[in-house]
Amino acid sequence: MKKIIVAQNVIKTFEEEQEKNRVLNDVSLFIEEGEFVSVMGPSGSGKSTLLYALSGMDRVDEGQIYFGDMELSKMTEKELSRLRLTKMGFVFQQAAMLKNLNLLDNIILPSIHENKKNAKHILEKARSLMEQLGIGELINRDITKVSGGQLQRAGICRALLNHPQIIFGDEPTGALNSQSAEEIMNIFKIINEDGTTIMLVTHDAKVAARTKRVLYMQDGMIVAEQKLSKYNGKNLKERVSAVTNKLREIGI
Ligand SMILES: Nc1ncnc2c1ncn2[C@@H]1O[C@H](COP(=O)(O)OP(=O)(O)OP(=O)(O)O)[C@@H](O)[C@H]1O
Repeated sequence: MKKIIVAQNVIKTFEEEQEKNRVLNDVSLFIEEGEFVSVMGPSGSGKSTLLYALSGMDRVDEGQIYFGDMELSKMTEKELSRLRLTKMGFVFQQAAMLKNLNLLDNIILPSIHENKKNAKHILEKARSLMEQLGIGELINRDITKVSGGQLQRAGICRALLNHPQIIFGDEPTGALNSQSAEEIMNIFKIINEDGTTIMLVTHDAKVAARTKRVLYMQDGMIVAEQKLSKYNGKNLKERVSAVTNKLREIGI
């Protein structure tokens, strides 16, 4: 399988009050096209920093990160921003939305801003995605009048609008109740089965257990990885146990 992301010996240090904090400490990894990967680890282990580095949202101090054959450190901010908009989708814990726009306008805004000529096509695609994700009836809804789960579905529609090659999710279910979280994970499963690569950052074993490969992070390092058996809708408990056992085994 072709690799979509390769990171080699990545180091990232933050400096605060003259103290150096090495948050990514020689991280090497790859993600293959079509994979569904999660990164698990305790708070502060560097998961979000890794996601920002791999997606070119933040620069690293040492090492190389490739998206396909492009090395991120050789790209300008403008090129990186275009790469993110055209090839990547992002889902965060809480979808950042503008309160004075309805749900549909919030979904299409970034894409229309970038590609005004294609407004009609973008609008049609957004409506169809909203239907598929079960929020078709909320097109004109004020964003203050939807649930957390519905807002997150809208965030996923926005992330999917440009048909990205990869979706990055940073605790995408972190603000949801367990039923909405499960529904969102079901949506990610379908998106992945449609061919989109997904990388999620989480500290929730239940979320990691829905992915196919888990990378475990501790103190800025990938300390273990685990491939999970095929998810068949019934073996979640078994997979959660596999993840929690692994956490115990590596002592995090
Ligand atoms: N912009 C920044 N400036 C200074 N320090 C930072 C910055 N971003 C992150 N850090 C530090 O880097 C470390 C790792 O943070 P990061 O957010 O990557 O961890 P995490 O594993 O995602 O944690 P959580 O699960 O709590 O979100 C923490 O010690 C954090 O304080």
